[in-house]
Amino acid sequence: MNDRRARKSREISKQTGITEALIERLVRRFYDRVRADDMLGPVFAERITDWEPHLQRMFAFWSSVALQTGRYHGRPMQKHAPLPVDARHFDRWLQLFEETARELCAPPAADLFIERAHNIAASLEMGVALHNDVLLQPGERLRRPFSEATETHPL
Ligand code: HEM
Repeated sequence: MNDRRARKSREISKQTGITEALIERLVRRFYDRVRADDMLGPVFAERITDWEPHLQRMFAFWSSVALQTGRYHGRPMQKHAPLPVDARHFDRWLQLFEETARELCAPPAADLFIERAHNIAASLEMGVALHNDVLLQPGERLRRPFSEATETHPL
């Protein structure tokens, strides 16, 4: 990490209490819940058998998003666009994430994680919609089955 980036990360960490160790605790606890969840568990189980590499990627992702460390290099949109999910899955994901963040983090840290998660979830939901030829209007949510698009792109 260059000096400027490292200074910025330290500053955010000082302001919010977010550390790499906190990110690791949050991510591990969150995915324990995701895996046990009736709606989300099966979507992940279909695609992830070896969880440790996924968790390591998620530590790097949240380190980049929350601490601006630049540790994550990936393309989340490509991974999410083809998933068989809609607004209900994103809402459930956010609900579990929010519960976990509130439980483990002080308010400045929880607020930052939750705000970022909402923004990224909205953009991923837009990506899933576009992948299915559905163009969401601002504030509109993705509901399956789609009206016309569903005829040509069944789940
Ligand atoms: C409907 C809700 C979601 C579901 C069902 C879901 C599911 C998944 C699955 C199955 C993978 C593994 C993909 C693969 O390796 O083939 C994955 C990866 C990932 N997810 Fe999600 N996800 C959801 C929402 C989110 C949100 C809201 C975020 C960010 C705030 C996120 C961030 C990521 C990241 C960073 C990866 C790693 C991508 C990579 O670099 O390989 N996901 N997700």
